[in-house]
Amino acid sequence: MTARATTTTRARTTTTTTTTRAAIGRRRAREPNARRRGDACVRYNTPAGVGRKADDPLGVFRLEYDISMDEAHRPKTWKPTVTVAVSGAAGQISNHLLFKIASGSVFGHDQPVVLRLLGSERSRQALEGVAMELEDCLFPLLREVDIGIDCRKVFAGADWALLIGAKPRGPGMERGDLLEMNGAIFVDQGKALNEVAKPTCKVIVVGNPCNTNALIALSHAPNLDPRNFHALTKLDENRAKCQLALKAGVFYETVSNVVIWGNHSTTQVPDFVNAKIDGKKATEVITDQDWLENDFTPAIQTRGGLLIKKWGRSSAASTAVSIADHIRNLVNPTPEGDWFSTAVLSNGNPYGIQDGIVYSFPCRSKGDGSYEIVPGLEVNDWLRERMKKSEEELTSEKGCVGHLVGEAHVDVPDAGCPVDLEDTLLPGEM
Ligand SMILES: NC(=O)C1=CN([C@@H]2O[C@H](COP(=O)(O)OP(=O)(O)OC[C@H]3O[C@@H](n4cnc5c(N)ncnc54)[C@H](OP(=O)(O)O)[C@@H]3O)[C@@H](O)[C@H]2O)C=CC1
Ligand SMILES: O=C([O-])CC(=O)C(=O)O
Repeated sequence: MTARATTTTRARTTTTTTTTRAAIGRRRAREPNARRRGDACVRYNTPAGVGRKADDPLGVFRLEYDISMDEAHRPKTWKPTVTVAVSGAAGQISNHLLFKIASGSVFGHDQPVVLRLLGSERSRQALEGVAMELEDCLFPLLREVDIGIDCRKVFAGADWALLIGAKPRGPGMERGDLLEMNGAIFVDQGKALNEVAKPTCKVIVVGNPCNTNALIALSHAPNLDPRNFHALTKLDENRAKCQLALKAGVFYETVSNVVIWGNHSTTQVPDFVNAKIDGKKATEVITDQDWLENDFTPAIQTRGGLLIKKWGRSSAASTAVSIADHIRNLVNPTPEGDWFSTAVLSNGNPYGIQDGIVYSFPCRSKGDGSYEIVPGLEVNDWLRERMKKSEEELTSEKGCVGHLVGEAHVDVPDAGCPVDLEDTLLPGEM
């Protein structure tokens, strides 16, 4: 048995019986449902309930290890363990992201993590496969893997919640249909976070339409700080940096100060006005204004759609990398003078964007998971007009889901939500 297998732990789950190797061996003999995988001792509790305890914390199955060596033997330089809950954990993005997190490359090589993975009945087998692969990687920092289908159990005690799972838009589906369908998921997950996550939990919403899903989730989680809800626009920022670097003939790392304003949609505004290349204004390095306005801008706005056409599915690996980058942006201090993009609650922002929507801004962090919106960027007429359009789109989306965020539903045919949804959720259910 490897050292890591014996030290992997469920120590933080108080309801779980801890087991020694000998005890597991004895249990294997009496429980046909107990299986051996490699040297890690794992018990699967089937949905039918074989071997499941009444207090089974997650509802599908759980992994149990010998925890006796854990606290005493882990390096003293390690930080206290953080618990990261991930929805859509059996999906494509998660399949890349979870392994990065478990390796230590996201939260740091001195940061042990617990992964709590949310799936559904339909993804149960796949989720078991994900958990098995995570174990087989022997990541020392991965202290525990739990999987389940009840977000109230999976989100319990979460320090971070990465909300990736969402229904993808199908053929013939209106934007309003997607808003409505996924909105319902984020109502429930927001309520669950409110009930069981740590009040300091940082939430990153990836499932689309991510800005409005984040707004819905935070509306249902008054116990959490609304500023700690993010929607992912880091992928768009990375895409913009890449295209600016390619055009300028420089390496990506020399491109800084790129912000995406607004919605993670085709109205997003990739800002070349404030961007820098090798410390100079990007517009002084790339003097082709027509390219910046008419090639670069739409290319970034529509890159996700183009990728779907090429791949037959949406970007997964690059999205996972950008989620990792987003977390790193929050847990490391932002280099002096730079900023990063994240969509956050607009309340009190210094750019005149209306309050009450989740809008992407230039932000910086002290490295403690918090952030501030960077004031004072140049907003010329070209930017302002487009920023306004994205703001209007987000306002329309909010109107479509007004009944999900505690406000009136607004019929906005342009946003694809002409049907009256007012009575689908009663105020008492909010
Ligand atoms: N913000 C951004 O920059 C980007 C966002 N995205 C978005 O990320 C999301 C996930 O993408 P990806 O991992 O590729 O997608 P996948 O389809 O691979 O996985 C998504 C997961 O969502 C869950 N899901 C699907 N339908 C529902 C439903 N009706 N209710 C609850 N959960 C559901 C499923 O998990 P289960 O069955 O376990 O519930 C599924 O495994 C999508 O919404 C996509 O549009 C993608 C790229 C970039
Ligand atoms: O629409 C999608 O699922 C893809 C997406 O967000 C992107 O690639 O930016």
